[in-house]
Amino acid sequence: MIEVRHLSRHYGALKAVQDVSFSIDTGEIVGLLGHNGAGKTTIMKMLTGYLEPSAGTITIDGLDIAEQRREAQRRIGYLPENCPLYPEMTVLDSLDYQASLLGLAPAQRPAAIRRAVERTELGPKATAAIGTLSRGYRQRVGVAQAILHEPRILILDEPTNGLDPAQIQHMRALVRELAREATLIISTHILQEVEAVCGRVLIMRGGQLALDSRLDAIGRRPRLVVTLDRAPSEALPVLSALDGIGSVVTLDVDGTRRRFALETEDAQAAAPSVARVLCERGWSLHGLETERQDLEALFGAVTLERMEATHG
Ligand SMILES: Nc1ncnc2c1ncn2[C@@H]1O[C@H](COP(=O)(O)OP(=O)(O)OP(=O)(O)O)[C@@H](O)[C@H]1O
Repeated sequence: MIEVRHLSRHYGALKAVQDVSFSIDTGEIVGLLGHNGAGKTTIMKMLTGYLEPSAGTITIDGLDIAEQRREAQRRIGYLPENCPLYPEMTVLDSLDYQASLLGLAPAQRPAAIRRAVERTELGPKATAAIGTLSRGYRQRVGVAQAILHEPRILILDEPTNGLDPAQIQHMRALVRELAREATLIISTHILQEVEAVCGRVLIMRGGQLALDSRLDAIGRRPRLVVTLDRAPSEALPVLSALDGIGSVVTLDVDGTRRRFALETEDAQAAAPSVARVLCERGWSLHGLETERQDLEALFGAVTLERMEATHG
């Protein structure tokens, strides 16, 4: 269980993280999503006890990271962004070195290393020098290092960054496998990453938490999208007055055409009557479709809000 309360971190005048609160239950896989510079890495460094917050608290299984840092850190495995590794070391030597840094007793190390190598499928490269490995394998070494002490919480910063499609597939499979035994937080700016492996998403925007939602709650309510050659001032009152339609928003403009999104309980069921009413008014219907309010749409909306807030 991770509890984050009113967490902030400033770098001089820059507010990298501002008043962020969330809690994560045991066994969850949570995606921390946001554009570059949104504050993801800063949050992860604070969660892992490597960076002190300017304000706020973090507890890991009830341990306050400020007061019981070492004990809290023992429960956490961390794959930093661009995980630093010694290129001249072999995979096994690197894991042995990390095991010593983690404080594993010498007698425990061989079994811990064997298990980490098995789980990350590094066996064929165990005696290879890290400098000779592909980026995909180097990331696996980073993950193996992070799981040596069998942490109950794993924090992975951009685990698929720079990997090719086959390596990405492998890393996602590995993440799912790791999630069977640990709570996972994965930072990424790739939407598909979150959709592929996470059950919940936290979207960061300019240092603030813009959205905290389960993925199955996103997309539960599809919208009906209507394309018309009418101005919003003319279309909005008519669309809003339609039976069974809640709020209506203007999405975008393409020449003289505009797309409007209609909130409704059942978009598919509402489509025929919406088409009929609009045709009866003599309006040309250039498009009528149901749109899943998926993560991409949501992320776009959150980003747009930020741009509107920034640019007035
Ligand atoms: N040590 C530092 N000193 C000054 N500013 C920093 C420092 N580390 C991060 N920042 C700034 O804080 C903000 C948040 O950075 P952070 O690395 O947490 O974002 P991020 O969401 O992880 O981005 P990315 O996806 O690019 O890694 C950025 O504006 C960044 O430039």
